[in-house]
Amino acid sequence: MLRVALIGCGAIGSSVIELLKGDASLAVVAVVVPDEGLAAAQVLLQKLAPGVQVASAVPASGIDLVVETAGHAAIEEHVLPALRRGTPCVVASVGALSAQGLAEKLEIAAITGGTQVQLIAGAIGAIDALAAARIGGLDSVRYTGRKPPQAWKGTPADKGHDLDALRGEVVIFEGSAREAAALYPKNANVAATVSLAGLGLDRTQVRLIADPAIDENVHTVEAEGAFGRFELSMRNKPLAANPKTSALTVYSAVRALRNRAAALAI
Ligand SMILES: NC(=O)C1=CN([C@@H]2O[C@H](COP(=O)(O)OP(=O)(O)OC[C@H]3O[C@@H](n4cnc5c(N)ncnc54)[C@H](O)[C@@H]3O)[C@@H](O)[C@H]2O)C=CC1
Ligand SMILES: O=C([O-])CC(=O)C(=O)O
Repeated sequence: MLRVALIGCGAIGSSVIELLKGDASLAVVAVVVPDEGLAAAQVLLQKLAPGVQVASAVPASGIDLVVETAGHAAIEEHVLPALRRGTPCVVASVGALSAQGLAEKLEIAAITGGTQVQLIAGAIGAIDALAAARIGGLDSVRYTGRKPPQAWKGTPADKGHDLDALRGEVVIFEGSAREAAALYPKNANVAATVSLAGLGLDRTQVRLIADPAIDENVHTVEAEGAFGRFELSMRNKPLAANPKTSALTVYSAVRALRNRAAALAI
């Protein structure tokens, strides 16, 4: 039985706990939230998973696997120390790697601890195909993220647009994956994931769109290279608890955790 520490207990984290209930090979034994969130997390977990330890840091012992579902800041704060101690980590906030030097820090921490950090595909598919295609050489990779206006609330898109009054689609960002992930840390993790699997953070072209005509999070990837070309379009259902986040991200995290425990992984 793998003992899991979950960082973050919001829309993704609480759904992960629900899905892992009763799992014979994995158990969430600790949940890590910021100091100011401890009381609320304790109340939530009393209902959701009584007996789970709530803490403001990953326990230094008794943890076999860490999964981050918290946000960019949690990588420096919790993932790096866990890796240095030798605990393998699964990361959802892939956009954090848009910060200069953070990918290298993660690698060094994992090497120091003799372990591995896994970046999950999250809300996007075909990361396997893209990462394989990169080996033959990629010419261009374009990612478009299209979400309903409410998903862009609390982001820089608020400044230039009245999101409640949009009548048609608006391109709120066009640029590199690195800029997208830094400017939209809760909405452009997929942009970072696509770029890290493909052409890199600076050469991957990204467009982010607020579209009042949709109620799904629509992700499109167009890639071309020596392998040929593909176009992927995903229409993801958002989580009720957070319209920015697709439900698939939860399933992707659970898949990654189950694969860690499974004798046959897919
Ligand atoms: N790879 C992907 O496809 C996707 C990745 N994400 C990432 O997952 C993150 C979480 O998403 P949701 O659960 O929807 O957000 P949420 O806002 O519902 O929950 C975040 C949780 O993390 C906790 N938290 C925040 N900062 C923390 C820190 N420094 N240390 C420990 N806990 C912390 C909060 O208290 C809260 O419990 C997003 O911020 C985003 O970075 C989200 C969607 C897709
Ligand atoms: O969940 C999604 O649809 C994608 C998302 O928020 C992100 O890329 O950060």
